[in-house]
Amino acid sequence: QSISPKKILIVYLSRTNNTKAIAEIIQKNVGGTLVALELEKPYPENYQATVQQVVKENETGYLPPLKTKIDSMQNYDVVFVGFPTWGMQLPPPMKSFLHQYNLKGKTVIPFNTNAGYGVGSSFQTVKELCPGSKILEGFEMKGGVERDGVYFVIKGEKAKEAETKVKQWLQKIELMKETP
Ligand SMILES: Cc1cc2nc3c(=O)[nH]c(=O)nc-3n(C[C@H](O)[C@H](O)[C@H](O)COP(=O)(O)O)c2cc1C
Repeated sequence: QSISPKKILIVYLSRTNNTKAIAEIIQKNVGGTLVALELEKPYPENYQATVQQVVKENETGYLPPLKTKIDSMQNYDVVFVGFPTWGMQLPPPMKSFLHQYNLKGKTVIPFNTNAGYGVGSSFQTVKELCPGSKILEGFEMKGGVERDGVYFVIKGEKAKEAETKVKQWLQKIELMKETP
């Protein structure tokens, strides 16, 4: 594929850096601009407090305001969106992002890490929030299990495994910079 890296945006939400590690592997292989989603008001440090806050936000449909601003969204043709699974759903900050920016006409590609329970409804919600976009097959793998005190795991052998899996996926969706 010959998509200019200038036209690729990689936006990710990450609390304990697992999804960030996947975002970095993607950038290494396809290029593009890497952007971390940050909130005006960050979630609590405490895991249980965060879980509770997210449950409430999901119930009420609250969209937390983003500190991150994307300049010139019109310049991007491909937008990777990365996030952990939270409460088996798309995390509220990514809902905010997809509500705030119109990705109509662009290719949108989700990627995810989770505690082993999968993506839940998150990929489906990305589809629903990007009605005018072309959505490609997403990527998911097991990351941390914050509930059990397991934080960043995409290092050592697991980082190699992640790199192999991400590359296979990028080839499958035909986004690798060059096919080997
Ligand atoms: C508030 C919250 C809710 C979570 N809910 C789920 C869940 O429903 N299912 C799951 O598999 N993992 C869940 N997790 C675990 C994360 O998805 C997992 O640790 C992921 O790798 C974290 O990514 P990060 O390091 O990029 O933040 C949750 C984590 C947090 C902080």
